[in-house]
Amino acid sequence: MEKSVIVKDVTKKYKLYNKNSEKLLDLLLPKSYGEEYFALRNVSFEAEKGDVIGFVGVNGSGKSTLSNIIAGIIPPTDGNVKTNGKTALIAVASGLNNQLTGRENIELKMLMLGFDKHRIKELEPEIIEFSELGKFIDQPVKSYSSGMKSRLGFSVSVHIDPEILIIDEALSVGDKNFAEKCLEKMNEFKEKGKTMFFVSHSIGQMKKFCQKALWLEYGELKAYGPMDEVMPKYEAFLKEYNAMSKNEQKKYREEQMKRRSSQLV
Ligand SMILES: Nc1ncnc2c1ncn2[C@@H]1O[C@H](COP(=O)(O)OP(=O)(O)OP(=O)(O)O)[C@@H](O)[C@H]1O
Repeated sequence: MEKSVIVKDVTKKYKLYNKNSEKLLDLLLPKSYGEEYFALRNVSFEAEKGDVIGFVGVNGSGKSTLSNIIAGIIPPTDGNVKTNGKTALIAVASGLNNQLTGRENIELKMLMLGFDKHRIKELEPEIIEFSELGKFIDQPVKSYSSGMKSRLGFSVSVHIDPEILIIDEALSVGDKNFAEKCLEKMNEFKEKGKTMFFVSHSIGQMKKFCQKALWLEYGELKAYGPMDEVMPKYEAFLKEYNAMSKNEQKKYREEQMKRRSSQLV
């Protein structure tokens, strides 16, 4: 099988500071201030062409960080990612420029992806129609609701026809009709054999749409494989987690936080 994405030993570290002044001091005296925090630690997996993979995990487990790294939006601290083809990420905070209008955002994004002006003018009407933004397309994006931003982001991303599409929670902010239209488009992509990553808290949607699942727990890869093998384990974990008292959940989270941090000072 042809490999589409290879993620090798990917780690993403952030620094947490107690005060703003610590951040400044850390710039002047690197490695002296702040606490290192692992958003992802040593994550490795491979996706084959045509795989549709759901990322699961509780809040803060690293799903968006991994999505952004695969899309090339943020670099890993260690490790590397190889992608075979054009990659697009659809996310709620989808990299739109708030000062520009919807139309200008379409043009900018496509120019950055190497489309020529002629092709942009050709695709623009289709993108605008799919987004259903009407005359808002010539208003600055800062005046859009999160659903409207998501419509624009989704429409641009599917029309640039990427080989690898990453959808991070983007369906949860739109209304039902638009979400259905998006799912239809995603099914078209699936039929064309594109590789897709899907982040959603809806287990039902995940099971319906994806054939593989990747479970992240506090930045570490807990399980990766066919949906019907990984999902029952994740659901059993969720059941146990949800049955814990508030205090037990707090203790559990603190324990996990300890595993992700390493004190530098
Ligand atoms: N820019 C940043 N600076 C510092 N910490 C960050 C940054 N971005 C993410 N993190 C931290 O990394 C961890 C993973 O975050 P991420 O957004 O990837 O999780 P997630 O699984 O997508 O969560 P959710 O389900 O809530 O969307 C979180 O603890 C988060 O606070």
